[in-house]
This record gives sequence, C-alpha cells and structure tokens, in this order.
Amino acid sequence: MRFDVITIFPGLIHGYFQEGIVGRALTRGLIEVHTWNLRDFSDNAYRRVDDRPFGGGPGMLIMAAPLLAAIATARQANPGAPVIYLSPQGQRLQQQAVQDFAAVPGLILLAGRYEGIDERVLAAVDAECSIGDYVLAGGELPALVLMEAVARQLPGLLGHADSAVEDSFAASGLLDCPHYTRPEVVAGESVPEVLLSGDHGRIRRWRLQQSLGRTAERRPDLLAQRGLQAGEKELLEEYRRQCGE
Ligand SMILES: Nc1nonc1C(=O)N[C@@H]1CC[C@H](O)C1
Repeated sequence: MRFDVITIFPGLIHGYFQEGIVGRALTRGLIEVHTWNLRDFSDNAYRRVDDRPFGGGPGMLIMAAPLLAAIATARQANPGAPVIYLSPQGQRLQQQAVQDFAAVPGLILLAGRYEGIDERVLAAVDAECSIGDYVLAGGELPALVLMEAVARQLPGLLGHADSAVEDSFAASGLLDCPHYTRPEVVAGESVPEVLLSGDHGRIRRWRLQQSLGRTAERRPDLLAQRGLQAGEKELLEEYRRQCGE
C-alpha cells in the first residue's frame, strides 16, 4: 500500500512512522509513505499557499493552484489511487470505509490547514472524510488516523494476537469486552472468576455477553444497526438482570 500525503508539514507525517506497528510496517515494506510539501507547488517567491477568503470572514484558505498541481503530481506517482480530502465536512470515517480503502493499492491524502481549501479543488477529489465532529488545526492527524486504521487491515501487518482482537471487534460489530491482566487484585478489585476458570466456552460466552451489554448501554445505535443474532437476546436479558436493570 502506497500512501501519498499532501501537506505543508511533511515532518508531522514522517515523524509518526518512526515508532510502533506502523513504523515496523514501513521498515518491513508493507507500506510506503510519501509526502508532497504543498509549498513546493506555490507559484510565488515566498512559497505562500494561502490567501484571504472572498466575501470576507476570519482566517485564510489554501489556494486552488498549488493544491491542484500537488494532486496532479501525486496522481502520477500513485496511479489509480483515490484522492481523499480530510475535513469536518466529509463522510464520517467508519470501519467499512477503512476496509474498502485497504483493498486498493494506494491512497492520496489531502491534509488541509487554516480555515480550509478553495471549494473548486473538490472537483479533483474522490472522497471527503471526517474523523469526527470537531475542528482541528490541520488535516495531518486525521490523515494519520486514516492511514493507521487502513494499515492495520493489511495482511501480515498485525501479529496473531492483535489480529484476533481486530477480527473480534470488526466482525462482531460490538464494543469490546473488558480485559484484565496480572496481578489478580488491583486496588481491592479482583478479576471476574470466569476468566480464571480455564473454561473457554464459559469465557467466550461471558465476553460476548459483556460486549452486548456494553454496546446496549453505551452505543444503542450500533446495536440497533447490527441487530441481535441467535441466543444474544437471552444473553443480554441475563446481563441486564445481573446489573439490576
Ligand atoms: N475533524 C476532522 N476530520 O478530518 N479533518 C478534520 C479537521 O478538523 N480538519 C481541520 C479543519 C480546518 C483545518 O483545515 C483542518
């Protein structure tokens, strides 16, 4: 998977890929990360890429010309890669879109700054994605969020242990269950005895029940969208009785 990121702060992107799972993916050649510094596409001596908005109003916008030139160059370097603009006005990034993006050979990510970009650039963009309903100073963090979520889907990237987690969450469509590790007692709180029982059937049942209960409590929208499979209604009713609901 080749990622091309158009940004005025390339260091923010490369810096993140020095550590962790995505850093290892880069050194192992599972992913490539290329950045295009928007200022290299500026048509003035001061390397300016922003200007005031027509109609007045606060802040500055990134101009169309450097963006369109950078997109054209990135498309030549990463042929066939969709161009994704990260902005609060975009479609909310969900797991399905992440899996769809992981299926293509490359992505070109456009990281905005200032108040945003000239609207006419969107004609050269294939998708607009938001990572959430809040406003950041730049699109670099959203680009990194998308890159990491996509990279985690790539075969060979996650070790067995991580990929098990990935499958359980992505496949189940539920919030994750609680997890515990040594020591058995922390601040007077012990580990649920079922997890110490060695009875893997009971443990699987308990974990599913906890995921169902948590999702019903915290994200009823997710549960409504997913629905309940055979036997899960009873599990959830038992969970609610145990919680005294
Ligand atoms: N939330 C988001 N999901 O994707 N991008 C954002 C985001 O806040 N972008 C900033 C808005 C102005 C600045 O240009 C960059």
